[in-house]
Amino acid sequence: MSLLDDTIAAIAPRDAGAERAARERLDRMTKPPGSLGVLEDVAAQLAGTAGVCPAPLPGPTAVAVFAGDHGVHAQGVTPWPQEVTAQMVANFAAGGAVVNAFAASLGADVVVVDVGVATPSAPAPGFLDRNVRRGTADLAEGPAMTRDEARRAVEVGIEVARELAADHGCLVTGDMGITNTTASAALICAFTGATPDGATGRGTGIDDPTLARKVEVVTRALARDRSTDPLDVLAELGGLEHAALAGFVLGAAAARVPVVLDGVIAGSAALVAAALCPAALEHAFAGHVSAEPGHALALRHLGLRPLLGLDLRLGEGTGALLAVPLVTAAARALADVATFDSAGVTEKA
Ligand SMILES: O=C(O)c1ccc[n+]([C@@H]2O[C@H](COP(=O)([O-])O)[C@@H](O)[C@H]2O)c1
Ligand SMILES: Cc1cc2nc[nH]c2cc1C
Repeated sequence: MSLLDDTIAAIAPRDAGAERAARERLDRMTKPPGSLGVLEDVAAQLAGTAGVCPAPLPGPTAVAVFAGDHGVHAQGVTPWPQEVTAQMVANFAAGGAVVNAFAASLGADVVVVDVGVATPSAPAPGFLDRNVRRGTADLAEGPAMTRDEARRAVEVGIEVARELAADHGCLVTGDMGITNTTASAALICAFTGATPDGATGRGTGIDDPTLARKVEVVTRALARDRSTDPLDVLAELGGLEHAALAGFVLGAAAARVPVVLDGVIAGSAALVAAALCPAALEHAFAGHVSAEPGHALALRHLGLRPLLGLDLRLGEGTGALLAVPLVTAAARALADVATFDSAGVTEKA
């Protein structure tokens, strides 16, 4: 069996007993039942993933930023030059990006993974060279990559999740790839049935003629015949970082470590993971909903409720990192808060 097959076979649903115990404890805690709203679902989910109530606090935290380039850049769907991907990889490794600032504010580790960048990066602490291919082919003209490349990139994500899960209790998705919102929109349309018009947005910020071109590119890619096998869809329309992110979600679920998803790139990759193994998404949180319209469509399809909505559209893992304190607070409340019995507080009549 391959690493991908082994990983899928190792993924189990959340533990219903631990989750029930968490719901019962949440109702006995010194607060009106249900008053922590969505955080009660977060606490119960953490217990279900850990298989024990209360769940251990979900830390330390690591964000993995998967980077890749895209042949569809040739279609003029983003104003940014492709070399910005490699330049930002160097910036992440040097600690100079927003993801580094947000990670520092949490004490989280940052790992940068070249899974598909067009130009190689110099070795640096926290940088992993796991390049599968130096950028995808143009998805407007034909398959973005081969099925074998897609599988290898998925397995990079699984391996990184496994390595990080050995000494981290909370994993966070990050991405970097100029043009990757085009591939994200195409994946979202393929997996959810959304229209290119509804799923395609302005990415880093594009004008109306560029947006019209982007919608046309996504429409053209979707018009090709393709198999419905999730790996084939990924190979046809996705990016190498999408593939690695799908693997990262699977790897975290197999290790029973909660994973917090970032924006539209992670959301579209999570659709691939869910198609390969629906139970994997039981261990995931949607950190936020981004301004890119396809993201909300992907989350709705996955049945994930975003913890934050701040109109972010940066990527890198930034929105997901901002949600980590909410996940930690939910876990700490479940573990620490007294019950009506233990605190001698009278329950409602
Ligand atoms: O996370 C998001 O939802 C998100 C939304 C818009 C843009 N981005 C980031 O912007 C880059 C892709 O934008 P674009 O316009 O070149 O497709 C890529 O590096 C992403 O991390 C990220
Ligand atoms: C500068 C820059 C930083 C980014 N971080 C994630 N995507 C990005 C896109 C650009 C263009």
